[in-house]
Amino acid sequence: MTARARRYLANAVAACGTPAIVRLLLAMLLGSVLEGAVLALLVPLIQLLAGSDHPQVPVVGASISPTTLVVLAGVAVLLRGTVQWWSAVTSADLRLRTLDALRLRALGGILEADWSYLATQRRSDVVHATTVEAERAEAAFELTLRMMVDALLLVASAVVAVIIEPRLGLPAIGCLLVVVLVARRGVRRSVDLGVEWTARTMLFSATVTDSLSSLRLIRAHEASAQWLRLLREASDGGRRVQRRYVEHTAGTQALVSFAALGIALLLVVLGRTMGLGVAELVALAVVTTRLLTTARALLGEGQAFAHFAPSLDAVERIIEETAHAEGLDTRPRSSAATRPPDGPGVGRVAGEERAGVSRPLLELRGVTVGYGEGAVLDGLDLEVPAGALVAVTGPSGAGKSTLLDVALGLLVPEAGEVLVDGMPVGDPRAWRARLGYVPQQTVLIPASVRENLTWSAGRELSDDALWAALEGAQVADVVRRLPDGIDTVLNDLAQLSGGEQQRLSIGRALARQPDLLVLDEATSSLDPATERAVLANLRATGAAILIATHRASIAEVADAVVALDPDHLFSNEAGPA
Ligand SMILES: Nc1ncnc2c1ncn2[C@@H]1O[C@H](COP(=O)(O)OP(=O)(O)OP(=O)(O)O)[C@@H](O)[C@H]1O
Repeated sequence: MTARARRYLANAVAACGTPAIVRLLLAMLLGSVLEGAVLALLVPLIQLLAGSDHPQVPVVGASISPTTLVVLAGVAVLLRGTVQWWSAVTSADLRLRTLDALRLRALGGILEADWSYLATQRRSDVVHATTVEAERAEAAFELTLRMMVDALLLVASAVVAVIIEPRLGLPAIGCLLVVVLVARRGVRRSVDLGVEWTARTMLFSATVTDSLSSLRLIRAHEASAQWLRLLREASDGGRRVQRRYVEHTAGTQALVSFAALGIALLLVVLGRTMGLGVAELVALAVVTTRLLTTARALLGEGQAFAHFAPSLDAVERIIEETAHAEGLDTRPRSSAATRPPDGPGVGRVAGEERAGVSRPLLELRGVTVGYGEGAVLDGLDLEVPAGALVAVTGPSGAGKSTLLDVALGLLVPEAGEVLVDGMPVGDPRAWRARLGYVPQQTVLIPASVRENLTWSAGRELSDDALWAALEGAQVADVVRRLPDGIDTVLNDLAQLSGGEQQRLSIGRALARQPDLLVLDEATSSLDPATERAVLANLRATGAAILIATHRASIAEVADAVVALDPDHLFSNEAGPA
Protein backbone atom coordinates (compact mmCIF):
# COMPACT_ATOMS: atom_id res chain seq x y z
CA MET A 1 0.00 0.00 0.00
CA THR A 2 2.84 2.41 0.79
CA ALA A 3 4.29 1.77 -2.68
CA ARG A 4 0.95 2.81 -4.16
CA ALA A 5 0.85 5.91 -1.95
CA ARG A 6 4.32 6.83 -3.22
CA ARG A 7 3.11 6.44 -6.82
CA TYR A 8 0.16 8.72 -6.09
CA LEU A 9 2.50 11.29 -4.64
CA ALA A 10 4.85 10.98 -7.61
CA ASN A 11 1.93 11.68 -9.96
CA ALA A 12 0.87 14.71 -7.94
CA VAL A 13 4.42 16.05 -7.82
CA ALA A 14 4.79 15.56 -11.58
CA ALA A 15 1.53 17.41 -12.26
CA CYS A 16 1.70 20.21 -9.67
CA GLY A 17 5.34 20.48 -8.57
CA THR A 18 6.86 19.71 -5.16
CA PRO A 19 6.43 23.23 -3.63
CA ALA A 20 2.65 23.18 -4.20
CA ILE A 21 2.33 19.76 -2.56
CA VAL A 22 4.53 20.72 0.39
CA ARG A 23 2.54 23.96 0.90
CA LEU A 24 -0.70 21.99 0.95
CA LEU A 25 0.68 19.40 3.36
CA LEU A 26 1.87 22.13 5.73
CA ALA A 27 -1.52 23.86 5.55
CA MET A 28 -3.34 20.58 6.26
CA LEU A 29 -1.00 19.96 9.18
CA LEU A 30 -1.55 23.47 10.52
CA GLY A 31 -5.31 23.02 10.15
CA SER A 32 -5.20 19.83 12.21
CA VAL A 33 -2.94 21.40 14.86
CA LEU A 34 -5.35 24.33 15.15
CA GLU A 35 -8.19 21.85 15.42
CA GLY A 36 -6.36 20.26 18.37
CA ALA A 37 -5.71 23.69 19.89
CA VAL A 38 -9.40 24.61 19.71
CA LEU A 39 -10.21 21.28 21.36
CA ALA A 40 -7.64 21.93 24.10
CA LEU A 41 -9.03 25.41 24.74
CA LEU A 42 -12.48 23.94 25.33
CA VAL A 43 -11.32 22.64 28.74
CA PRO A 44 -10.43 26.08 30.24
CA LEU A 45 -13.47 27.60 28.53
CA ILE A 46 -15.69 25.11 30.33
CA GLN A 47 -13.83 25.89 33.59
CA LEU A 48 -14.46 29.60 32.91
CA LEU A 49 -18.16 29.02 32.32
CA ALA A 50 -18.27 26.98 35.55
CA GLY A 51 -17.05 30.11 37.44
CA SER A 52 -13.27 29.58 37.67
CA ASP A 53 -11.19 32.81 37.52
CA HIS A 54 -7.99 30.92 36.75
CA PRO A 55 -8.78 28.36 34.10
CA GLN A 56 -5.94 25.99 33.24
CA VAL A 57 -4.77 25.15 29.71
CA PRO A 58 -4.39 21.38 29.48
CA VAL A 59 -1.06 19.94 28.31
CA VAL A 60 0.72 23.27 29.01
CA GLY A 61 -0.64 23.28 32.56
CA ALA A 62 -0.45 27.10 32.93
CA SER A 63 -3.38 29.20 34.10
CA ILE A 64 -4.72 31.81 31.72
CA SER A 65 -6.67 35.03 32.19
CA PRO A 66 -10.30 34.91 30.99
CA THR A 67 -9.76 37.74 28.45
CA THR A 68 -6.66 36.12 26.96
CA LEU A 69 -8.50 32.81 26.83
CA VAL A 70 -11.49 34.24 24.94
CA VAL A 71 -9.22 36.15 22.48
CA LEU A 72 -7.01 33.09 22.00
CA ALA A 73 -10.03 30.84 21.33
CA GLY A 74 -11.46 33.38 18.86
CA VAL A 75 -8.17 33.70 16.98
CA ALA A 76 -7.69 29.93 16.92
CA VAL A 77 -11.19 29.35 15.50
CA LEU A 78 -10.73 32.08 12.88
CA LEU A 79 -7.30 30.80 11.88
CA ARG A 80 -8.53 27.22 11.73
CA GLY A 81 -11.40 28.22 9.45
CA THR A 82 -9.11 30.20 7.13
CA VAL A 83 -6.47 27.49 6.92
CA GLN A 84 -9.01 24.72 6.39
CA TRP A 85 -10.77 26.74 3.66
CA TRP A 86 -7.45 27.33 1.89
CA SER A 87 -6.51 23.66 2.24
CA ALA A 88 -9.83 22.49 0.84
CA VAL A 89 -9.62 24.78 -2.20
CA THR A 90 -5.95 24.05 -2.86
CA SER A 91 -6.42 20.33 -2.34
CA ALA A 92 -9.28 20.25 -4.87
CA ASP A 93 -7.21 22.23 -7.34
CA LEU A 94 -4.15 19.98 -7.03
CA ARG A 95 -6.29 16.85 -7.09
CA LEU A 96 -8.03 17.90 -10.28
CA ARG A 97 -4.76 18.94 -11.89
CA THR A 98 -3.27 15.56 -11.03
CA LEU A 99 -6.36 13.81 -12.38
CA ASP A 100 -6.30 15.79 -15.64
CA ALA A 101 -2.59 15.20 -16.12
CA LEU A 102 -3.06 11.49 -15.47
CA ARG A 103 -5.91 10.95 -17.88
CA LEU A 104 -4.48 13.22 -20.55
CA ARG A 105 -1.25 11.18 -20.39
CA ALA A 106 -3.30 8.00 -20.82
CA LEU A 107 -5.41 9.41 -23.66
CA GLY A 108 -2.38 11.06 -25.26
CA GLY A 109 -0.69 7.67 -25.13
CA ILE A 110 -3.67 6.06 -26.84
CA LEU A 111 -3.67 8.70 -29.58
CA GLU A 112 0.03 8.17 -30.29
CA ALA A 113 0.30 4.44 -29.63
CA ASP A 114 1.51 1.84 -32.02
CA TRP A 115 -1.39 0.58 -34.14
CA SER A 116 -0.67 -3.07 -33.44
CA TYR A 117 -1.25 -2.33 -29.73
CA LEU A 118 -4.46 -0.36 -30.30
CA ALA A 119 -5.89 -3.12 -32.45
CA THR A 120 -5.98 -5.36 -29.37
CA GLN A 121 -7.69 -2.91 -27.00
CA ARG A 122 -11.31 -2.75 -25.98
CA ARG A 123 -12.71 0.76 -26.36
CA SER A 124 -14.97 0.61 -23.31
CA ASP A 125 -11.99 -0.35 -21.09
CA VAL A 126 -10.10 2.76 -22.18
CA VAL A 127 -13.17 4.96 -21.63
CA HIS A 128 -13.74 3.44 -18.22
CA ALA A 129 -10.11 3.74 -17.12
CA THR A 130 -9.85 7.40 -18.14
CA THR A 131 -13.17 8.44 -16.59
CA VAL A 132 -14.46 6.32 -13.69
CA GLU A 133 -11.12 4.88 -12.58
CA ALA A 134 -9.29 8.19 -13.00
CA GLU A 135 -11.86 9.88 -10.75
CA ARG A 136 -11.50 7.17 -8.12
CA ALA A 137 -7.74 7.64 -8.35
CA GLU A 138 -8.31 11.34 -7.66
CA ALA A 139 -10.09 10.49 -4.39
CA ALA A 140 -7.17 8.26 -3.42
CA PHE A 141 -4.75 11.12 -4.06
CA GLU A 142 -6.48 13.30 -1.43
CA LEU A 143 -6.45 10.36 0.98
CA THR A 144 -2.69 10.00 0.47
CA LEU A 145 -2.16 13.55 1.72
CA ARG A 146 -4.61 13.12 4.58
CA MET A 147 -2.88 9.93 5.70
CA MET A 148 0.49 11.71 5.69
CA VAL A 149 -0.91 14.53 7.85
CA ASP A 150 -2.69 12.18 10.23
CA ALA A 151 0.38 9.99 10.58
CA LEU A 152 2.40 13.07 11.60
CA LEU A 153 -0.32 14.12 14.06
CA LEU A 154 -0.45 10.64 15.49
CA VAL A 155 3.28 10.70 16.21
CA ALA A 156 2.99 14.23 17.68
CA SER A 157 0.07 13.23 19.94
CA ALA A 158 1.95 10.12 21.05
CA VAL A 159 5.04 12.18 21.94
CA VAL A 160 2.91 14.68 23.92
CA ALA A 161 1.14 11.83 25.76
CA VAL A 162 4.52 10.38 26.77
CA ILE A 163 5.80 13.80 27.85
CA ILE A 164 2.74 14.42 30.08
CA GLU A 165 2.94 11.08 31.81
CA PRO A 166 5.23 8.34 30.43
CA ARG A 167 3.69 5.74 32.74
CA LEU A 168 0.33 6.25 30.98
CA GLY A 169 1.45 7.50 27.58
CA LEU A 170 3.56 4.42 26.80
CA PRO A 171 0.84 1.83 27.63
CA ALA A 172 -1.63 3.91 25.59
CA ILE A 173 0.69 3.81 22.56
CA GLY A 174 1.27 0.08 23.09
CA CYS A 175 -2.48 -0.64 23.10
CA LEU A 176 -2.92 1.53 20.04
CA LEU A 177 -0.21 -0.34 18.12
CA VAL A 178 -1.93 -3.66 18.87
CA VAL A 179 -5.25 -2.27 17.58
CA VAL A 180 -3.58 -0.91 14.42
CA LEU A 181 -1.85 -4.24 13.74
CA VAL A 182 -5.15 -6.12 14.12
CA ALA A 183 -7.01 -3.62 11.91
CA ARG A 184 -4.36 -3.88 9.16
CA ARG A 185 -5.98 -7.10 8.01
CA GLY A 186 -9.08 -5.08 7.22
CA VAL A 187 -6.98 -2.70 5.14
CA ARG A 188 -5.51 -5.57 3.12
CA ARG A 189 -8.98 -6.91 2.50
CA SER A 190 -9.96 -3.45 1.23
CA VAL A 191 -7.19 -3.64 -1.40
CA ASP A 192 -8.58 -6.94 -2.67
CA LEU A 193 -12.09 -5.54 -2.74
CA GLY A 194 -10.83 -2.43 -4.54
CA VAL A 195 -9.25 -4.59 -7.26
CA GLU A 196 -12.46 -6.59 -7.58
CA TRP A 197 -14.52 -3.41 -7.68
CA THR A 198 -12.39 -2.06 -10.54
CA ALA A 199 -12.93 -5.27 -12.52
CA ARG A 200 -16.70 -5.24 -11.83
CA THR A 201 -17.23 -1.61 -12.77
CA MET A 202 -15.17 -2.12 -15.92
CA LEU A 203 -17.45 -4.99 -16.88
CA PHE A 204 -20.49 -2.83 -16.19
CA SER A 205 -19.12 0.03 -18.32
CA ALA A 206 -18.36 -2.39 -21.15
CA THR A 207 -21.89 -3.79 -21.01
CA VAL A 208 -23.42 -0.30 -21.03
CA THR A 209 -21.21 0.85 -23.92
CA ASP A 210 -21.91 -2.27 -25.93
CA SER A 211 -25.64 -2.06 -25.35
CA LEU A 212 -25.75 1.60 -26.38
CA SER A 213 -23.89 0.89 -29.58
CA SER A 214 -26.20 -2.03 -30.30
CA LEU A 215 -29.49 -0.28 -29.54
CA ARG A 216 -30.95 -0.73 -33.01
CA LEU A 217 -30.03 -4.41 -33.08
CA ILE A 218 -31.34 -4.99 -29.55
CA ARG A 219 -34.67 -3.39 -30.45
CA ALA A 220 -34.87 -5.12 -33.82
CA HIS A 221 -34.32 -8.53 -32.21
CA GLU A 222 -36.59 -7.65 -29.27
CA ALA A 223 -33.67 -8.54 -26.99
CA SER A 224 -34.09 -5.73 -24.42
CA ALA A 225 -34.93 -8.18 -21.64
CA GLN A 226 -31.76 -10.20 -22.28
CA TRP A 227 -29.59 -7.08 -22.27
CA LEU A 228 -31.26 -5.82 -19.13
CA ARG A 229 -30.40 -9.13 -17.51
CA LEU A 230 -26.76 -8.72 -18.50
CA LEU A 231 -26.75 -5.17 -17.13
CA ARG A 232 -28.41 -6.33 -13.92
CA GLU A 233 -25.86 -9.11 -13.46
CA ALA A 234 -23.02 -6.67 -14.03
CA SER A 235 -24.41 -4.12 -11.55
CA ASP A 236 -25.31 -6.81 -8.98
CA GLY A 237 -21.69 -7.96 -8.97
CA GLY A 238 -20.47 -4.43 -8.27
CA ARG A 239 -23.05 -3.87 -5.56
CA ARG A 240 -22.05 -7.05 -3.75
CA VAL A 241 -18.39 -6.01 -3.74
CA GLN A 242 -19.26 -2.53 -2.49
CA ARG A 243 -21.42 -3.97 0.26
CA ARG A 244 -18.61 -6.26 1.42
CA TYR A 245 -16.30 -3.25 1.46
CA VAL A 246 -18.68 -1.21 3.63
CA GLU A 247 -19.11 -4.20 5.98
CA HIS A 248 -15.35 -4.36 6.39
CA THR A 249 -14.75 -0.65 6.91
CA ALA A 250 -17.67 -0.27 9.31
CA GLY A 251 -16.49 -3.37 11.19
CA THR A 252 -12.95 -2.06 11.52
CA GLN A 253 -14.16 1.35 12.66
CA ALA A 254 -16.43 -0.26 15.28
CA LEU A 255 -13.51 -2.38 16.50
CA VAL A 256 -11.24 0.65 16.82
CA SER A 257 -13.94 2.69 18.62
CA PHE A 258 -14.49 -0.16 21.06
CA ALA A 259 -10.75 -0.52 21.65
CA ALA A 260 -10.44 3.25 22.12
CA LEU A 261 -13.06 3.21 24.86
CA GLY A 262 -11.22 0.34 26.54
CA ILE A 263 -7.91 2.20 26.35
CA ALA A 264 -9.45 5.40 27.76
CA LEU A 265 -10.99 3.50 30.70
CA LEU A 266 -7.72 1.70 31.35
CA LEU A 267 -5.86 5.03 31.43
CA VAL A 268 -8.34 6.57 33.88
CA VAL A 269 -8.11 3.56 36.19
CA LEU A 270 -4.30 3.56 35.95
CA GLY A 271 -4.17 7.34 36.49
CA ARG A 272 -6.31 7.14 39.58
CA THR A 273 -4.26 4.25 40.93
CA MET A 274 -1.13 6.36 40.48
CA GLY A 275 -2.86 9.25 42.25
CA LEU A 276 -2.64 11.74 39.34
CA GLY A 277 -4.27 15.16 39.86
CA VAL A 278 -7.41 16.23 37.98
CA ALA A 279 -5.43 18.70 35.80
CA GLU A 280 -3.03 15.95 34.63
CA LEU A 281 -5.91 13.55 34.04
CA VAL A 282 -7.80 16.15 31.95
CA ALA A 283 -4.67 16.96 29.95
CA LEU A 284 -4.06 13.30 29.35
CA ALA A 285 -7.69 12.76 28.38
CA VAL A 286 -7.45 15.57 25.77
CA VAL A 287 -4.25 14.18 24.28
CA THR A 288 -5.34 10.55 24.26
CA THR A 289 -8.68 11.50 22.74
CA ARG A 290 -6.76 13.22 19.99
CA LEU A 291 -4.46 10.21 19.68
CA LEU A 292 -7.34 7.76 19.41
CA THR A 293 -9.48 9.84 17.04
CA THR A 294 -6.47 10.41 14.78
CA ALA A 295 -5.69 6.69 14.80
CA ARG A 296 -9.28 5.90 13.95
CA ALA A 297 -9.32 8.47 11.14
CA LEU A 298 -6.02 7.14 9.83
CA LEU A 299 -7.35 3.60 9.70
CA GLY A 300 -10.51 4.74 7.93
CA GLU A 301 -8.44 6.68 5.42
CA GLY A 302 -6.13 3.69 4.98
CA GLN A 303 -9.09 1.48 4.17
CA ALA A 304 -10.65 3.98 1.79
CA PHE A 305 -7.28 4.52 0.13
CA ALA A 306 -6.76 0.78 -0.20
CA HIS A 307 -10.14 0.53 -1.88
CA PHE A 308 -9.64 3.40 -4.31
CA ALA A 309 -5.93 2.95 -4.96
CA PRO A 310 -6.12 0.04 -7.48
CA SER A 311 -7.84 2.51 -9.82
CA LEU A 312 -4.47 4.11 -10.43
CA ASP A 313 -3.25 0.76 -11.79
CA ALA A 314 -5.94 0.83 -14.50
CA VAL A 315 -4.89 4.29 -15.69
CA GLU A 316 -1.16 3.66 -15.33
CA ARG A 317 -1.50 0.40 -17.25
CA ILE A 318 -2.59 2.39 -20.28
CA ILE A 319 0.21 4.92 -19.80
CA GLU A 320 2.80 2.15 -19.52
CA GLU A 321 1.49 0.09 -22.41
CA THR A 322 1.33 3.10 -24.71
CA ALA A 323 4.74 4.38 -23.61
CA HIS A 324 6.23 3.15 -26.88
CA ALA A 325 4.54 5.62 -29.18
CA GLU A 326 4.19 4.84 -32.85
CA GLY A 327 7.68 4.56 -34.31
CA LEU A 328 8.68 7.12 -36.90
CA ASP A 329 10.25 4.36 -38.91
CA THR A 330 8.05 2.19 -41.05
CA ARG A 331 10.76 0.12 -42.62
CA PRO A 332 10.07 -3.56 -42.05
CA ARG A 333 10.52 -4.54 -38.43
CA SER A 334 12.97 -7.29 -39.32
CA SER A 335 15.41 -5.03 -41.18
CA ALA A 336 14.89 -1.66 -39.52
CA ALA A 337 17.63 -2.27 -36.99
CA THR A 338 20.30 -3.19 -39.49
CA ARG A 339 19.72 -0.81 -42.37
CA PRO A 340 21.23 2.68 -42.55
CA PRO A 341 18.87 5.60 -42.01
CA ASP A 342 16.82 6.64 -44.99
CA GLY A 343 16.58 9.96 -46.70
CA PRO A 344 14.44 12.97 -46.00
CA GLY A 345 11.16 11.11 -45.64
CA VAL A 346 7.92 11.58 -47.45
CA GLY A 347 7.06 15.26 -47.37
CA ARG A 348 6.05 16.94 -50.60
CA VAL A 349 9.57 18.37 -50.86
CA ALA A 350 11.07 14.92 -51.11
CA GLY A 351 8.86 14.18 -54.05
CA GLU A 352 9.55 17.49 -55.73
CA GLU A 353 13.30 17.10 -55.27
CA ARG A 354 13.01 14.01 -57.40
CA ALA A 355 11.18 15.87 -60.14
CA GLY A 356 11.68 14.24 -63.46
CA VAL A 357 11.91 10.78 -61.95
CA SER A 358 8.48 9.33 -62.52
CA ARG A 359 7.76 7.07 -59.54
CA PRO A 360 4.33 5.97 -58.34
CA LEU A 361 2.91 8.00 -55.48
CA LEU A 362 2.73 4.86 -53.32
CA GLU A 363 4.51 1.51 -53.76
CA LEU A 364 4.36 -1.62 -51.65
CA ARG A 365 7.24 -3.99 -52.41
CA GLY A 366 7.12 -7.58 -51.13
CA VAL A 367 5.07 -6.53 -48.10
CA THR A 368 4.42 -9.23 -45.52
CA VAL A 369 2.23 -8.44 -42.53
CA GLY A 370 0.11 -10.35 -40.01
CA TYR A 371 -1.23 -10.30 -36.48
CA GLY A 372 0.88 -12.90 -34.73
CA GLU A 373 0.61 -16.39 -36.21
CA GLY A 374 0.71 -16.50 -40.01
CA ALA A 375 0.76 -13.68 -42.54
CA VAL A 376 -2.36 -11.91 -43.78
CA LEU A 377 -0.41 -10.35 -46.65
CA ASP A 378 2.59 -12.30 -47.89
CA GLY A 379 5.07 -10.59 -50.21
CA LEU A 380 2.49 -8.21 -51.69
CA ASP A 381 3.45 -5.78 -54.48
CA LEU A 382 1.27 -2.79 -55.24
CA GLU A 383 1.63 0.49 -57.09
CA VAL A 384 -0.64 3.52 -56.85
CA PRO A 385 0.44 6.10 -59.44
CA ALA A 386 -0.51 9.74 -58.84
CA GLY A 387 -4.10 10.35 -59.96
CA ALA A 388 -4.87 6.64 -60.49
CA LEU A 389 -7.74 4.61 -59.07
CA VAL A 390 -6.56 1.28 -57.66
CA ALA A 391 -9.16 -1.17 -56.34
CA VAL A 392 -8.36 -3.84 -53.76
CA THR A 393 -10.77 -6.74 -53.92
CA GLY A 394 -11.04 -10.11 -52.25
CA PRO A 395 -13.34 -12.12 -50.03
CA SER A 396 -14.13 -11.12 -46.50
CA GLY A 397 -11.08 -11.56 -44.28
CA ALA A 398 -8.69 -11.56 -47.26
CA GLY A 399 -6.74 -8.61 -45.84
CA LYS A 400 -8.14 -5.55 -47.63
CA SER A 401 -8.36 -3.38 -44.50
CA THR A 402 -4.96 -4.67 -43.43
CA LEU A 403 -3.49 -3.55 -46.74
CA LEU A 404 -5.06 -0.11 -46.29
CA ASP A 405 -3.57 0.11 -42.78
CA VAL A 406 -0.14 -0.54 -44.29
CA ALA A 407 -0.79 2.17 -46.90
CA LEU A 408 -1.79 4.56 -44.11
CA GLY A 409 1.49 3.84 -42.31
CA LEU A 410 -0.42 2.45 -39.32
CA LEU A 411 0.82 -1.12 -39.66
CA VAL A 412 4.53 -1.68 -40.11
CA PRO A 413 5.22 -4.66 -42.39
CA GLU A 414 7.32 -7.52 -41.10
CA ALA A 415 9.11 -7.65 -44.45
CA GLY A 416 9.10 -5.61 -47.63
CA GLU A 417 9.00 -1.88 -48.20
CA VAL A 418 6.51 0.96 -48.37
CA LEU A 419 7.71 3.71 -50.70
CA VAL A 420 6.22 7.14 -51.28
CA ASP A 421 7.42 9.03 -54.35
CA GLY A 422 10.07 6.31 -54.54
CA MET A 423 11.38 6.99 -51.02
CA PRO A 424 10.87 4.77 -47.94
CA VAL A 425 8.29 6.19 -45.56
CA GLY A 426 10.46 7.65 -42.81
CA ASP A 427 7.79 9.60 -40.97
CA PRO A 428 4.28 8.12 -41.25
CA ARG A 429 2.80 11.32 -39.80
CA ALA A 430 4.19 13.43 -42.66
CA TRP A 431 2.81 10.85 -45.09
CA ARG A 432 -0.60 10.85 -43.45
CA ALA A 433 -0.76 14.64 -43.76
CA ARG A 434 -1.12 13.95 -47.50
CA LEU A 435 -3.94 11.42 -47.11
CA GLY A 436 -7.70 11.44 -46.81
CA TYR A 437 -9.21 8.32 -45.26
CA VAL A 438 -12.77 7.06 -45.21
CA PRO A 439 -13.25 4.13 -42.79
CA GLN A 440 -15.53 1.15 -43.29
CA GLN A 441 -17.71 2.25 -40.37
CA THR A 442 -18.77 5.86 -40.57
CA VAL A 443 -17.71 7.98 -37.63
CA LEU A 444 -19.36 11.37 -37.17
CA ILE A 445 -18.67 13.39 -34.05
CA PRO A 446 -21.60 14.90 -32.08
CA ALA A 447 -20.98 18.41 -33.44
CA SER A 448 -22.02 20.52 -36.42
CA VAL A 449 -21.54 19.40 -40.01
CA ARG A 450 -18.92 22.14 -40.31
CA GLU A 451 -16.95 20.78 -37.35
CA ASN A 452 -17.27 17.27 -38.72
CA LEU A 453 -15.59 18.45 -41.89
CA THR A 454 -12.92 20.63 -40.30
CA TRP A 455 -11.68 18.86 -37.16
CA SER A 456 -9.33 16.62 -39.07
CA ALA A 457 -8.47 19.04 -41.89
CA GLY A 458 -5.34 20.28 -40.16
CA ARG A 459 -5.88 23.85 -41.41
CA GLU A 460 -8.50 26.59 -41.67
CA LEU A 461 -11.04 25.90 -44.42
CA SER A 462 -13.02 28.56 -46.21
CA ASP A 463 -16.76 28.07 -46.74
CA ASP A 464 -16.03 27.63 -50.46
CA ALA A 465 -13.62 24.79 -49.70
CA LEU A 466 -16.17 23.13 -47.39
CA TRP A 467 -18.96 23.33 -49.94
CA ALA A 468 -16.61 22.04 -52.66
CA ALA A 469 -15.89 19.02 -50.46
CA LEU A 470 -19.61 18.49 -49.86
CA GLU A 471 -20.35 18.82 -53.59
CA GLY A 472 -17.59 16.33 -54.34
CA ALA A 473 -19.14 13.85 -51.94
CA GLN A 474 -22.60 14.43 -53.46
CA VAL A 475 -24.00 15.52 -50.10
CA ALA A 476 -24.23 19.31 -50.48
CA ASP A 477 -27.98 19.23 -51.19
CA VAL A 478 -28.58 17.09 -48.11
CA VAL A 479 -26.67 19.57 -45.92
CA ARG A 480 -28.53 22.56 -47.43
CA ARG A 481 -31.81 20.93 -46.40
CA LEU A 482 -30.74 20.51 -42.73
CA PRO A 483 -32.37 22.98 -40.27
CA ASP A 484 -29.18 25.05 -39.79
CA GLY A 485 -27.46 23.99 -42.98
CA ILE A 486 -23.76 23.37 -42.51
CA ASP A 487 -24.03 24.50 -38.87
CA THR A 488 -26.63 21.87 -37.95
CA VAL A 489 -25.47 19.88 -34.95
CA LEU A 490 -25.55 16.14 -35.59
CA ASN A 491 -26.70 15.07 -32.14
CA ASP A 492 -28.61 12.13 -33.38
CA LEU A 493 -27.25 10.06 -36.19
CA ALA A 494 -30.80 9.14 -37.13
CA GLN A 495 -30.93 12.65 -38.68
CA LEU A 496 -29.03 11.28 -41.66
CA SER A 497 -29.39 8.05 -43.58
CA GLY A 498 -26.51 5.58 -43.67
CA GLY A 499 -25.57 6.66 -47.20
CA GLU A 500 -25.72 10.37 -46.27
CA GLN A 501 -23.47 9.77 -43.29
CA GLN A 502 -21.07 7.88 -45.54
CA ARG A 503 -21.02 10.76 -48.04
CA LEU A 504 -20.30 13.24 -45.21
CA SER A 505 -17.42 11.02 -44.21
CA ILE A 506 -16.14 11.16 -47.81
CA GLY A 507 -16.57 14.96 -47.73
CA ARG A 508 -14.41 15.09 -44.60
CA ALA A 509 -11.64 13.20 -46.40
CA LEU A 510 -11.96 15.49 -49.44
CA ALA A 511 -11.75 18.61 -47.26
CA ARG A 512 -8.16 17.62 -46.52
CA GLN A 513 -7.36 18.09 -50.23
CA PRO A 514 -5.32 14.90 -50.19
CA ASP A 515 -2.82 13.45 -52.67
CA LEU A 516 -4.19 9.98 -51.94
CA LEU A 517 -7.67 8.98 -50.86
CA VAL A 518 -7.79 5.71 -48.95
CA LEU A 519 -11.33 4.35 -48.97
CA ASP A 520 -12.38 1.25 -47.05
CA GLU A 521 -15.71 0.06 -48.49
CA ALA A 522 -16.50 3.77 -48.42
CA THR A 523 -19.29 3.64 -50.97
CA SER A 524 -20.96 0.47 -49.70
CA SER A 525 -24.12 2.33 -48.62
CA LEU A 526 -24.55 4.26 -51.87
CA ASP A 527 -26.80 3.40 -54.78
CA PRO A 528 -24.95 2.66 -58.07
CA ALA A 529 -25.75 6.06 -59.65
CA THR A 530 -24.58 8.06 -56.61
CA GLU A 531 -21.52 5.85 -56.30
CA ARG A 532 -20.56 6.51 -59.94
CA ALA A 533 -21.07 10.26 -59.47
CA VAL A 534 -19.00 10.32 -56.26
CA LEU A 535 -16.17 8.32 -57.85
CA ALA A 536 -16.14 10.63 -60.87
CA ASN A 537 -15.92 13.65 -58.56
CA LEU A 538 -13.13 12.08 -56.54
CA ARG A 539 -11.14 11.33 -59.70
CA ALA A 540 -11.72 14.89 -60.90
CA THR A 541 -9.83 16.24 -57.86
CA GLY A 542 -6.65 14.65 -59.26
CA ALA A 543 -6.05 12.67 -56.05
CA ALA A 544 -4.96 9.06 -56.38
CA ILE A 545 -7.50 6.62 -54.92
CA LEU A 546 -6.87 3.32 -53.18
CA ILE A 547 -10.20 1.67 -52.50
CA ALA A 548 -11.03 -1.63 -50.84
CA THR A 549 -14.26 -2.90 -52.27
CA HIS A 550 -16.48 -5.90 -52.89
CA ARG A 551 -18.19 -4.15 -55.79
CA ALA A 552 -17.46 -5.33 -59.30
CA SER A 553 -18.68 -1.96 -60.63
CA ILE A 554 -15.72 -0.19 -59.01
CA ALA A 555 -13.20 -2.81 -60.11
CA GLU A 556 -14.45 -2.34 -63.67
CA VAL A 557 -13.63 1.38 -63.75
CA ALA A 558 -10.36 1.10 -61.79
CA ASP A 559 -6.97 1.64 -63.44
CA ALA A 560 -5.66 -1.42 -61.61
CA VAL A 561 -7.15 -4.12 -59.42
CA VAL A 562 -5.32 -5.99 -56.67
CA ALA A 563 -7.27 -9.16 -55.96
CA LEU A 564 -6.38 -10.59 -52.57
CA ASP A 565 -6.73 -14.30 -52.08
CA PRO A 566 -6.42 -15.35 -48.45
CA ASP A 567 -5.30 -18.84 -49.46
CA HIS A 568 -2.59 -18.02 -51.96
CA LEU A 569 -1.96 -15.36 -54.53
CA PHE A 570 -2.66 -11.75 -55.19
CA SER A 571 -3.14 -10.81 -58.81
CA ASN A 572 -2.45 -7.32 -60.03
CA GLU A 573 -4.55 -6.71 -63.10
CA ALA A 574 -4.68 -3.59 -65.16
CA GLY A 575 -8.16 -2.10 -65.45
CA PRO A 576 -9.72 -0.59 -68.54
CA ALA A 577 -8.57 2.97 -67.99
N1 LIG B 1 -6.45 -6.56 -34.90
C1 LIG B 1 -6.43 -7.78 -35.39
N2 LIG B 1 -5.93 -8.79 -34.65
C2 LIG B 1 -5.89 -10.05 -35.13
N3 LIG B 1 -6.31 -10.40 -36.35
C3 LIG B 1 -6.83 -9.45 -37.13
C4 LIG B 1 -6.92 -8.10 -36.70
N4 LIG B 1 -7.45 -7.37 -37.71
C5 LIG B 1 -7.71 -8.22 -38.70
N5 LIG B 1 -7.33 -9.48 -38.36
C6 LIG B 1 -7.43 -10.66 -39.17
O1 LIG B 1 -6.75 -10.41 -40.39
C7 LIG B 1 -7.47 -10.95 -41.47
C8 LIG B 1 -7.74 -9.87 -42.50
O2 LIG B 1 -8.61 -8.93 -41.93
P1 LIG B 1 -9.05 -7.65 -42.74
O3 LIG B 1 -9.93 -6.84 -41.86
O4 LIG B 1 -7.84 -6.99 -43.29
O5 LIG B 1 -9.89 -8.32 -43.91
P2 LIG B 1 -10.84 -7.65 -44.99
O6 LIG B 1 -10.46 -8.24 -46.30
O7 LIG B 1 -10.80 -6.16 -44.88
O8 LIG B 1 -12.23 -8.19 -44.51
P3 LIG B 1 -13.72 -7.61 -44.74
O9 LIG B 1 -13.99 -7.59 -46.23
O10 LIG B 1 -14.55 -8.60 -44.05
O11 LIG B 1 -13.77 -6.26 -44.13
C9 LIG B 1 -8.75 -11.56 -40.90
O12 LIG B 1 -8.55 -12.94 -40.79
C10 LIG B 1 -8.87 -10.94 -39.54
O13 LIG B 1 -9.46 -11.82 -38.64
